[in-house]
Amino acid sequence: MRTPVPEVLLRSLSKSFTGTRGDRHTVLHDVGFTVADGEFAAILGPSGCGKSTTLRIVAGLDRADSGELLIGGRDVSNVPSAERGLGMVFQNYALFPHLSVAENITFGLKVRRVGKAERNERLLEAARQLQLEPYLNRKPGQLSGGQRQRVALGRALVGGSRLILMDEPLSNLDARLRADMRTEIRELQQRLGLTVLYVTHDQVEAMTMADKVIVMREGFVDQISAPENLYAQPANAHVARFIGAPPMSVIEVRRDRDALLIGEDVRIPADALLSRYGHDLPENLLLGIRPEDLVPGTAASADAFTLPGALERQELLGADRLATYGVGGQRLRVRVRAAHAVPAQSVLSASLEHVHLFAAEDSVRIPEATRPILAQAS
Ligand SMILES: Nc1ncnc2c1ncn2[C@@H]1O[C@H](COP(=O)(O)OP(=O)(O)OP(=O)(O)O)[C@@H](O)[C@H]1O
Repeated sequence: MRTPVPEVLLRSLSKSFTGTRGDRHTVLHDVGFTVADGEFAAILGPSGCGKSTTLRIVAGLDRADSGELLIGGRDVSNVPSAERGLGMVFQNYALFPHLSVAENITFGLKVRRVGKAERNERLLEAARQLQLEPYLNRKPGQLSGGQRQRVALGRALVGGSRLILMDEPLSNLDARLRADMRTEIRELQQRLGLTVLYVTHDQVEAMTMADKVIVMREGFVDQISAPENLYAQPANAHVARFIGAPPMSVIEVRRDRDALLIGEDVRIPADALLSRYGHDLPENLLLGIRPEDLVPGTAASADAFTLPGALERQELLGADRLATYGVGGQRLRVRVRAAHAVPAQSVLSASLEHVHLFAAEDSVRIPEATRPILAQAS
């Protein structure tokens, strides 16, 4: 069977800008990923990591210094933006305030000299899909933020493109509306079979909407993965510290034979944990546990990793309580139900499968051996 051609393919894209003092700084290093036909892919990362630059290159608003960019299997590096067959939605909507909703939606069609009858037909189709029919004669200033957002989407859809690029489209909306629009955009994407490349710094948006998340940091791609896997198996400690609310606690530990040392004084027997890995574990490690995977008290199961903690503070997050415990001068967070009291001094336990190890040197995740070493020996 032939593998389908990805709708969007980026390979080894690099980009640098010249600074005010004439110095070059590289903002994209070897960026590569694909977006399949009908897939919702989110580029996620902190401010300045290169998300918008990547999107602008795909859109044709900017050019990469090197690398390949294919849309629908065709090299589009030299194809102008308007001929790339894509629609765009930006944070500030870029609506014309003096034009009506209908005129805003059909503006691009008019520029492209699409006839009036066809313009109307496409307008009504987009308005129906986005439930904008009652507002077609209003001006953008007479609409709510969510409605304006839908007009911007309508303008992207009306051109007939099935590939839509979105750059932080929800960041101007309040929290409640943002949550509604997340669902709305995802439903629309699925209903119309759109291919979406979506830029956001908000992990909740990426995790709830996307089929695939591309995590970026300082111009590099850290991980490309389905949301569940990003959460369960972060590729490095940076992703681990970025994903989750609150994110994974990551502490520095040193391996000493069958034990782990935390700070100067804390020595934790860890043979059960370490036996899950090969014998060539580095000495300096980062150990990560998600707050929701760590509980105060000794776990009922023998299959657990335990360490002593001293309560430093706690906060109530509505349904849950978030406690910070100190161990060997570092901090681990514990998330329990609000009704749960957290003791001042406690053993903290996590099941072994929820303990993540990364190499301290490069932060990269250390994979577990396929089976525990002890089991392999038998
Ligand atoms: N035209 C430009 N000239 C010089 N530097 C630029 C230009 N455009 C972007 N940069 C720099 O490139 C880096 C990446 O910017 P980019 O806008 O892609 O980041 P981002 O991840 O989208 O951030 P944000 O979420 O804040 O929009 C930043 O350091 C930015 O200052």
